[in-house]
Amino acid sequence: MKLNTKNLKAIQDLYPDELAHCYGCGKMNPNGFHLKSYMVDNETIAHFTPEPKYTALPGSVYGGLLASILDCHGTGSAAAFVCENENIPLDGSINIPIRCVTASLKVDFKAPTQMGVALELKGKLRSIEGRKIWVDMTLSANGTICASGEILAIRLKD
Ligand SMILES: CCCCC/C=C\C/C=C\C/C=C\C/C=C\CCCC(=O)SCCNC(=O)CCNC(=O)[C@H](O)C(C)(C)COP(=O)(O)OP(=O)(O)OC[C@H]1O[C@@H](n2cnc3c(N)ncnc32)[C@H](O)[C@@H]1OP(=O)(O)O
Repeated sequence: MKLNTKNLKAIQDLYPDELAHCYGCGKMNPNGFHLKSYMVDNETIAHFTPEPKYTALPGSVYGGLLASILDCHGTGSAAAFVCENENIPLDGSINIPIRCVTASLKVDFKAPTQMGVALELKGKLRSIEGRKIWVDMTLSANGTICASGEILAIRLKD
């Protein structure tokens, strides 16, 4: 599915500059992946097309790269779900005051991930308990779920 992002703001672009140097998703990191996740109808979605240098076996994507983008999609999703929970706008009118880091990340690799296509990552909120946010994720290529992930993200103190 092609996501029309014209009227949407990427969650990671709403982080304040001083918290936006992450290699996976920080807008302030010139060398990073710049993963961008969006909130659409109570789930988060991101697309990312790996460069061929991130090859595992010829034609398939290296699992460490997949874990990296799930990591950033997970922390971004966690921040966005907290914002929704607390009525903090995600429309770009403010930088969001919520930042989360990964305490735990589990990835199950279910099928080889085809190189050369846009991967689709989705995130759904499982629960929020105090500063702990659990998010369930999938990563698909051409409609096939190649990996699933679950993250425990911790909301940083102010
Ligand atoms: C990356 C820097 C991390 C340092 C954070 C400090 C400042 C950072 C400022 C800005 C960060 C900006 C950007 C981050 C960049 C990229 C994000 C992308 C994702 C990543 O690439 S990010 C890198 C990998 N990530 C880490 O580098 C984290 C290392 N770690 C820690 O910095 C601490 O460990 C922390 C902050 C996680 C918690 O520390 P804390 O002192 O704030 O809170 P505390 O320990 O009380 O945990 C609170 C509740 O979470 C439970 N809990 C904790 N860990 C658990 C686990 N593993 N399993 C099950 N439960 C767990 C406790 O049991 C408690 O539960 P309860 O409240 O029920 O008792």
